[in-house]
Amino acid sequence: MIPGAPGQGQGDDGAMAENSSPQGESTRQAGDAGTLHYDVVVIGAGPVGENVADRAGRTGLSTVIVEAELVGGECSYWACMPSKTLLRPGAALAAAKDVPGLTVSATVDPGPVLAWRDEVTSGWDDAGQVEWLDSAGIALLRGHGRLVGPRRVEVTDPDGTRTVVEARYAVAVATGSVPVLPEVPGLVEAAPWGSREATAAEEVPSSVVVVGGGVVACEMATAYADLGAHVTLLVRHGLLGAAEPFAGEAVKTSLEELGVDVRLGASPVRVSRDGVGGPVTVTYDDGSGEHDVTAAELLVATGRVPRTQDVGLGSVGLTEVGRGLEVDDAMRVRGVEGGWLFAAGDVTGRVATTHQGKYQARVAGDVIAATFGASSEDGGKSGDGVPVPATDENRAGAQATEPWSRFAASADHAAQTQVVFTRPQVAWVGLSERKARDAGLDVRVVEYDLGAVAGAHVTGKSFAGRVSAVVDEARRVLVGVTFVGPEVGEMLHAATVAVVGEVPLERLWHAVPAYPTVSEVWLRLLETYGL
Ligand SMILES: Cc1cc2nc3c(=O)[nH]c(=O)nc-3n(C[C@H](O)[C@H](O)[C@H](O)COP(=O)(O)OP(=O)(O)OC[C@H]3O[C@@H](n4cnc5c(N)ncnc54)[C@H](O)[C@@H]3O)c2cc1C
Ligand SMILES: NC(=O)c1ccc[n+]([C@@H]2O[C@H](COP(=O)([O-])OP(=O)(O)OC[C@H]3O[C@@H](n4cnc5c(N)ncnc54)[C@H](O)[C@@H]3O)[C@@H](O)[C@H]2O)c1
Repeated sequence: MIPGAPGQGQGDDGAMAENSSPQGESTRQAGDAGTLHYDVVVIGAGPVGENVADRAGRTGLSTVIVEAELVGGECSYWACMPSKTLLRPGAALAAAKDVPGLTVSATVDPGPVLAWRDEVTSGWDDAGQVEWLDSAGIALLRGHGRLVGPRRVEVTDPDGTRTVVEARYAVAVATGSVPVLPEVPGLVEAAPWGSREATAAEEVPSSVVVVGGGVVACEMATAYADLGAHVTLLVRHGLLGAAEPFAGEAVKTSLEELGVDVRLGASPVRVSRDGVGGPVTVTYDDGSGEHDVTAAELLVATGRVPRTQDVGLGSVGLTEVGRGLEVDDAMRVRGVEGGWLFAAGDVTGRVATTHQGKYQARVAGDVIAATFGASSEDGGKSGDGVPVPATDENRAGAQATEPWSRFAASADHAAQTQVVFTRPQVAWVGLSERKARDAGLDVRVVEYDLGAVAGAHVTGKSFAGRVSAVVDEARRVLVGVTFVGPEVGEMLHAATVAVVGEVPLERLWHAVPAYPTVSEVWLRLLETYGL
């Protein structure tokens, strides 16, 4: 099974399969002029689209998903899964080297690492995820999906054949995002790597110049340094601009210790490549003048934008702009009459992580299931596996979209989480100090040295890190927590529970961390606060 998919099952291209309505009738008929009918149509079978379709179908609605490339999306094949596979060996080796008594002479061997990456991405074959779609009763149409009017989606398959799919109730757009290439003379001609090429590379180049200081740049600089490439990182501003400043500083220091040449304040001004496949030279300006850096490969990691182009937004009265599809907290697209159009994941511009997108997908799917599904009294599904039967109560709930109900993506505002798999890892939930102050909150920030707790001393000789907690003084609850340190991604969820639960500090005091775990830092934070 490819991790990232909700499950797996029997394969099917879905094109001629029939789905059953709650009443047991066929709801999918190949009509004249290639028109198909489903209750729900989802455009994009990334992790987000898969989850929308899964949840939406749970009250018995017939559901079809449209995918232009691979079922599983960016995350499974060119993003989360391959990148974390490339990063894991270096992290494991560093942890082993930090423990006294082990004779660790190992190095990261690129061949087996790339082979493991190929295994984790199933060799860029989506059969496992297609099987899961089939087992979940979700039909698949391969091709490019585009809205051609209210509740109508035209699918152009790889042969150019067009099929119109009419959605009886709802359409959800989950088309993800695309990388941005800055306008730098010579860049396009130099055929740089994007994140796809970096995560799917068949061999490790001797040297790589990475442009960007965000998550992709920091993770890939770490991975390629681990794999033996000489890496130069050209960063306009600081590293990891979305995180607390101390996080980017820690990652910069550790990258330099890994041998990465980090050049801050560096903006690329032109690029040239010496013939096809030859070395590439980036000329950058760092304020003191122009400088050149030459490497075997160039990776551009300068951000992503929601994929709203060529989705037919104009046909339903929306403007095709580079921004995300604006949604309410029930994930209904704003500005569309009738509440039938939904969007979730990267395409909304609200989030750019898989887990947060899947959360939105669960909300969208539950709203669709509760709003349009047949109630159990009317023959819809209920009982096991149907968390949101289409009862009157759930229909009303889906309409009201009360904050923190299952029909509202409230955590998008208060408790987004992110883990950056650099060394040290950076993990955060909720608001940074700056965002909290910008939101007008009266906050106090409490910090603690992660390396000073007993758990750190018994984990490794040079275990180091830092935690900062942003306390809303008016309510005495946490509104944001940031961790920097080894494997802190695994410590994040406790903070997420505290932020989402708005647990008062006085009650948090009674959550006793076990000794000697690194989580004992929670006790130290509260003591530092004054409890
Ligand atoms: C290098 C890298 C590493 C990352 N690592 C992590 C990580 O560790 N953890 C994390 O949480 N996030 C990570 N992310 C972010 C994560 O990949 C995205 O947030 C996630 O993939 C978004 O899911 P999605 O379903 O919205 O979009 P996508 O995964 O992009 O899926 C969209 C799908 O829609 C299809 N599609 C698009 N347009 C159409 C159309 N018109 N018709 C039919 N199909 C269409 C696409 O082919 C694609 O399969 C990473 C991103 C990158 C680039
Ligand atoms: N572990 C994870 O969760 C993970 C991993 C990778 C990516 N992602 C997601 O993917 C998204 C995209 O990542 P990303 O790193 O490409 O984007 P990003 O927005 O995180 O970083 C973009 C970087 O490029 C720089 N930049 C922008 N324009 C530039 C220009 N013209 N010249 C030089 N530098 C420029 C910015 O200053 C910034 O440092 C992120 O939002 C992230 O959430 C998540």
